[in-house]
Amino acid sequence: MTLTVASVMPKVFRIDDFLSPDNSTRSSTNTWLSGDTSSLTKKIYEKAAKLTRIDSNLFQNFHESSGAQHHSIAESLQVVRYKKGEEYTPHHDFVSPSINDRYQPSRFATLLIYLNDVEEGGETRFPRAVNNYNAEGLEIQPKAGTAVLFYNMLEDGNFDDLSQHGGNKVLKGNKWLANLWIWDPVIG
Ligand SMILES: O=C(O)CCC(=O)C(=O)O
Ligand SMILES: [Fe+2]
Repeated sequence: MTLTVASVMPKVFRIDDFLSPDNSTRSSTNTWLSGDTSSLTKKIYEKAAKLTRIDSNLFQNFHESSGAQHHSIAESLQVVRYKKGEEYTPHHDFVSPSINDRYQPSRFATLLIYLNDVEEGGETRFPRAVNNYNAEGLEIQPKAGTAVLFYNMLEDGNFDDLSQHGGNKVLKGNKWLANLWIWDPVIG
């Protein structure tokens, strides 16, 4: 796996070869959805642990049911499909923890895995990303097998406002992706 820095503020990385071509063709996506869930998801969780250098034991004990359940530091994979004309307006992935929980756990990082090539549109956009050259934000083109890793929290434990992102409107074709949300490896 090769990690490319896409942005420093917020911290966004692109991994072009996250899934091998075999797993990232459209027919494999269909296979996955029709029930081959456990072997592929297992592999994705293992790769996520390797990529983030977080102990893979912390990713275990996930169960198969869908929905955003917090059962280890990793949530269940959320598979998303956008049809032509659909989008996800800019938002943050972190969730505000209960004020009564002194550990204030939240979504620490997001691993987003593109499952197909989008014919037109559907870029993942970070409108607040800044760099030396412009203030136009960052856009990442969806490509089958490519993953994007970004951090919703800063090193000091505060939320990173610059991690705001969204999915541009799909102009042609469909867009499939999987979200893997990773919680703080220390406090959960
Ligand atoms: O569609 C995208 O590229 C981003 C998806 C996203 O941000 C989310 O599902 O939370
Ligand atoms: Fe998001």
